Amino acid sequence: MIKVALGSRRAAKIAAVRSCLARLAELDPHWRDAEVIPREVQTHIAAMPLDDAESMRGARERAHAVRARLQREGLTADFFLGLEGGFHMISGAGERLTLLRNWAYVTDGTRGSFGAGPAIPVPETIVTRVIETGRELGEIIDEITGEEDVRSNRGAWGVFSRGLLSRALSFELALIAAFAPFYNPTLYRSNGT
Ligand SMILES: O=P(O)(O)OP(=O)(O)OP(=O)(O)OC[C@H]1O[C@@H](n2cnc3c(O)ncnc32)[C@H](O)[C@@H]1O
Repeated sequence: MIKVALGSRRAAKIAAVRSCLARLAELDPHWRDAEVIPREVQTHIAAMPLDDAESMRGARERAHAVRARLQREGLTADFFLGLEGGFHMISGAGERLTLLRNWAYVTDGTRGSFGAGPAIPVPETIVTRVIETGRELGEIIDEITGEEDVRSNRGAWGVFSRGLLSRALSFELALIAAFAPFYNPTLYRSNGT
């Protein structure tokens, strides 16, 4: 049975891993009964990443941290995953945009691969509140919706898109992208043949 370790215990992230594995099982039934091992891990990046580079570092650090944590527990897994979300500011086509985007990093302990999910524009008022107060997006979304812990469920994604997207779906897409070299190894072999 394939074992997949995740560097988080956040419900939306665990749900994303399970949905991703169900999609990978469409290509190869070996993925169907994969075991997910979620563990909380510490990272050294900002609590609220403000660019893709920081989110990528966070995703990779989480994957390496969960591997180290399992080793301390005398356990191992076939794959180690890190998921991280944050803002990314970009200028293009004469516009300046702040986007929310999620990143995934997958490693088997030897090779590693990044993937990203979709990017959704962040409402200007919310950008200003996060940047000016230095607080996490999750707290601000809870204040705006009057709900608790939105980040564990539909997330800012669900709020911005009126439920058409969810935080879990965005992480699922990032994971499917990150896993590509592992479920399509011939194409991604380093000699490219
Ligand atoms: O328990 P962990 O795995 O740490 O999960 P997290 O929800 O804190 O998630 P991240 O560290 O990956 O995300 C960084 C911050 O970005 C915020 N964030 C990102 N995406 C969000 C979303 O869809 N909804 C609410 N907050 C979000 C939230 O405040 C997070 O603390």
